Amino acid sequence: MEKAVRPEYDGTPGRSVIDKKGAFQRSQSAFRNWVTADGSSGFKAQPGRYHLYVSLACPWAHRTLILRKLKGLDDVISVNVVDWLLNFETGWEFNEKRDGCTPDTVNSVKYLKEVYRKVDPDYNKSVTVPVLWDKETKTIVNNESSEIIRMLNSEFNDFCKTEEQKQLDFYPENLRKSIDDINEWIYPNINNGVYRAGFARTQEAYDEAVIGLFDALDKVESILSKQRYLVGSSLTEADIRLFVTLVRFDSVYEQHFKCNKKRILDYPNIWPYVRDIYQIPGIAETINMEHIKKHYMMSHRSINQYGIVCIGPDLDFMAPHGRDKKY
Ligand SMILES: N[C@@H](CCC(=O)N[C@@H](CS)C(=O)NCC(=O)O)C(=O)O
Repeated sequence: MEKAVRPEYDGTPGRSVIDKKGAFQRSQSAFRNWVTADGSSGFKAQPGRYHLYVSLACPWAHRTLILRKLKGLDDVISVNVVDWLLNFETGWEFNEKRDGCTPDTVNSVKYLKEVYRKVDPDYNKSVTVPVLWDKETKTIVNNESSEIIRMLNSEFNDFCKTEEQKQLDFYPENLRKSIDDINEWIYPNINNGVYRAGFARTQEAYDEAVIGLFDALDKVESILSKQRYLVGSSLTEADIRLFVTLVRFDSVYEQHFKCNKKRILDYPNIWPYVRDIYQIPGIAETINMEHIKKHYMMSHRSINQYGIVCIGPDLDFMAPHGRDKKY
């Protein structure tokens, strides 16, 4: 099997790389257009028009799958799933022969980079998931998950399966400031913090990432000891953004990315909180632990040379969480 190694910094802007200090730097997303309900952006929300390219392993793509599911947009926005194995030379690939993966049913290509190059033949920045594709104008609308989830939250309300799903708002006006404040430290320290720890190539870069990560988890633990969710009594975008990292933590990040100061299982409030969200109808269907474990452990050969996938841990996400009665 070809060795997949993340590229060193070579001066190319817009690519995720290891910088000169041995620290992981995630790229900026390149496509930043918006789908709007009224079409004023040039991309009108319509059923059947938009398509998501995702990896079931990827936490950023996972956010979009959760929003699509909770808002009842399964029949409105189609999805293709790439192979869990990522070769950093060739990038994400479609391989329907693997369980849970699909071909590219929209553009019929073999590699995701070909989708990017349909839009920009000279594209040489990071080829990432998720990608929101417009079948009508045949272009990438957006490849930044934090923006795609906002569109799914508010712009497709005319097409949600049920009235209840239409009413669901994970970024309500009155909580926006609190949600933004939370996202601002959770993203660098936790969501991206696990990657910065795992891809560090110097002790210094690792130490900095892992200390920031566990300080932030302690802060989360303290918040969740007082209230059911991150900004109060209702589930918001901030919880969804954190959940996708927490659900992968003990199975992957704890050992594979050397984030082993504590497990999520060891936090008296965070662990029940993860189970609380896991048990929301629809969420479990968005999680594929086989894709998650195999992707990280078999793709990152620079940190797991032989691609051996760990057997454990056995986690009971369905154990009662009790947080509905406590708060
Ligand atoms: N900012 C992007 C980040 C997405 C991202 O980095 N996705 C990873 C998968 S977890 C990816 O596609 N990486 C491909 C690569 O680095 O070659 C977002 O949140 O949408």
